[in-house]
Amino acid sequence: MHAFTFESQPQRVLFGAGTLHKTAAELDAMGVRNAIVLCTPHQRPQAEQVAGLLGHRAAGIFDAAVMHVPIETARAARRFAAQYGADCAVAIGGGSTIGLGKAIAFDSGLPILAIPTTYAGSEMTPIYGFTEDGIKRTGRDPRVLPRTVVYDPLLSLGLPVGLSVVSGINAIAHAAEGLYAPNGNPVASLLAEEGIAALGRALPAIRRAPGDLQARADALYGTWLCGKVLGSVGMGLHHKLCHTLGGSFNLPHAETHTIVLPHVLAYNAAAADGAMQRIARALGGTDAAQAVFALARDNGAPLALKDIGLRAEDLDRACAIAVENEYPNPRPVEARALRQLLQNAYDGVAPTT
Ligand SMILES: NC(=O)c1ccc[n+]([C@@H]2O[C@H](COP(=O)([O-])OP(=O)(O)OC[C@H]3O[C@@H](n4cnc5c(N)ncnc54)[C@H](O)[C@@H]3O)[C@@H](O)[C@H]2O)c1
Ligand SMILES: O=C(O)CCC(=O)CC(=O)O
Repeated sequence: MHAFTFESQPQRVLFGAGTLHKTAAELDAMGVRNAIVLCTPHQRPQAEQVAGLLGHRAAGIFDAAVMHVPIETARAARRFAAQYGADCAVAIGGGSTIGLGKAIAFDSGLPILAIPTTYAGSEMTPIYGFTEDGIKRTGRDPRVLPRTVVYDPLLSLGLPVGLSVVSGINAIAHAAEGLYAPNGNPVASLLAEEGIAALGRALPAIRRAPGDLQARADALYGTWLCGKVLGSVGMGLHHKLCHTLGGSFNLPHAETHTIVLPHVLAYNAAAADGAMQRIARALGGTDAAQAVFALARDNGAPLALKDIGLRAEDLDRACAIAVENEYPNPRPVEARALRQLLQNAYDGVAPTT
């Protein structure tokens, strides 16, 4: 075993059906008196339910979270928090809402209590992202790591099947890249393999029966583990490519991850054999890229970037933006090969090495 560093990140996690009802007690334990509740416009009813449970601890609801955290939305949320004298941000929703909480915390150090309702995994990471002037920038800061996370599978029962599948594959991407990250370690790899396996079981079960509470719990458990991997080790070509496609072309986040991941795994296959074997094993397959592609295809996910809003004329610019900055990846990022990868993802063909 090679030498490695493992850093524990302080978080309190409540897991299980009905744990939402413990949120007020959690805020009391944190000494919070004046929390704002964050959500998307679509999830306003869930935010109102949370505010009701918080009673006098809830100062107001900010319901304008959107994907990729545009800097203007981040500024509006920061003003809202200051105006209400908030001492905590309670984020109920997916990565967009938790990302908005992070935008406030990054600026003010406000603690976050996250109540995830998708499988994006942002609640487990000290990673933030903002989009400004068409470019998405990400970074790490311990201040944005949610202090407490409430995983209540009852809240994801209403997550549509299509979104559940792509969101779960977004989580799998975190673990997959963690398995070949240069700062990876045996502990993160254990979490990654277990997380991928849990999601690999849960997503087909959710597709068969969206109201299957056990499958929803499995998916959240997998999300937790995969998110933890992203939060503790690095990311590579796959995440950077998805940030380019999301931030500069406004493609939907989880769908983009789902389409791109098999192609990046094929690109990296020869340079990260051990990681590929673990991904394939977790999904019960023999080839990592094909197993992820099959998970998406067999569960009705989109397979082609052209079907989620990318235009053929965007491919060259996407490739140019993605090669602009250097980032760790097991196989060097080379423009011509990357352009072919993007073409394959655009067309929706099966991944090729
Ligand atoms: N910083 C990180 O570590 C990290 C990790 C993963 C994703 N992200 C970010 O998160 C964002 C994407 O998050 P996402 O994929 O979770 O999507 P999202 O948060 O945008 O949610 C997608 C849609 O689903 C709705 N929704 C969420 N939960 C629901 C539920 N249970 N029932 C019904 N509708 C529900 C939302 O209101 C929204 O309209 C991106 O901006 C991405 O960059 C960040
Ligand atoms: O937008 C962010 O907050 C960063 C997103 C991230 O690193 C994980 C992902 O792309 O799913």
